[in-house]
Amino acid sequence: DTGSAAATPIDPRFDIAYVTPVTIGTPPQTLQLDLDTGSSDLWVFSSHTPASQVRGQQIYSPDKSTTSKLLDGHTWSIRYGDGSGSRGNVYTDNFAIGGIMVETQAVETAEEVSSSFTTEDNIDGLVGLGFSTLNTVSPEGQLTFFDNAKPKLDAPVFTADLKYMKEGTYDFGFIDESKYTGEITYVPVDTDPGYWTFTSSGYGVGSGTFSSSPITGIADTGTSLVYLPTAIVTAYYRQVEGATNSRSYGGYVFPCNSTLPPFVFGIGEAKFTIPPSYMSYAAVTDGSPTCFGGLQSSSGIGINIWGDVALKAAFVVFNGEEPPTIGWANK
Ligand SMILES: Cc1c(C=O)c(-c2nnc3c4c(C[n+]5cc6c(C)n(C)c(C)c6c(Cl)n5)n(C)c(C)c4cnn23)c(C)n1C
Repeated sequence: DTGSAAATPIDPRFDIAYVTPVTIGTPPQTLQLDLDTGSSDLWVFSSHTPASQVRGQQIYSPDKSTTSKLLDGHTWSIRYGDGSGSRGNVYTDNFAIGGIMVETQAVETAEEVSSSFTTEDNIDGLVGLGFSTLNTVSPEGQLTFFDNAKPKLDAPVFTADLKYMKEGTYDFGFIDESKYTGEITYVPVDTDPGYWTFTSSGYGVGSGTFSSSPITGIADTGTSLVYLPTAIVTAYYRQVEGATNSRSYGGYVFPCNSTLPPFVFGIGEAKFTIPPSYMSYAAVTDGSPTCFGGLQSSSGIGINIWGDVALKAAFVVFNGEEPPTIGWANK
């Protein structure tokens, strides 16, 4: 099998996150989920989510599906890097993305979601596409959609073609040569503890010299920005007039009319350029002359994260062969 599905930015003004239509159950219930390579739980707003915590999201009602089965005694609870979280029970049911159907997918129904999920009415849940070792279901961990779908895919891969303020695509089971230029550069993936962890070959700021220093981090479609070591981040914002590391805004900000340099990162011998438009992430509040940077420091996080700001500058292949690798191509 092969399949394709849209990755649509949830906000027309700036790329906070991307959602993809999925179908769950019989008859199929359609929800818009955030495909997240930085986690491995597939959870949804559901008929079990308290009404006070639901604000416009689509919900999955297992009781309306003839193929749903409660996974008795199983629960899940997850906390994300931005402090948001959710928890609940587990069903298995038919689940499809882009026509790729998995009959007994573990679908985690939310009994509780944190406030940032309630306020984000464009996201009905997440599809974790990290490695199944990260799945939080207890007492038995469950497989991700990709792990379940892999045996029926023409090739054990999925690709991300995220775009700047435009609809992109996730493809499953094939590599669409029309979506990239030049060659795909593959690098090894360390699956411990369960992220798509790889090592970039270095970085450059604007037309400055390229620094060939290895940067180990995760490819995370579920994170909006790029989080790198402070030395790299300060080297970047040193080139931005009026940039400061704002305690109140929680990161590097600068006057929205400042000229930003592009940010270059290396994968093997290949170079990828994040254009200035992606690096000026968003006004700190609507209409403010102060903008929040798309590149922030990872010092408080513990890992480096190549989020959407970097991923949308490339065509990315998540290769699930043994051993897994990740491929990057320009587009
Ligand atoms: C260590 C880490 C992260 C690791 O991942 C991270 C982060 N960055 N985007 C997201 C996340 C998103 C994407 N996302 C980002 C958003 C931003 C920046 N804003 C203002 C809104 C309203 C957002 C929404 Cl609804 N959604 N989602 C849906 C989830 C569950 C996330 C969890 N963490 N997260 C941050 C901010 N930090 C510090």
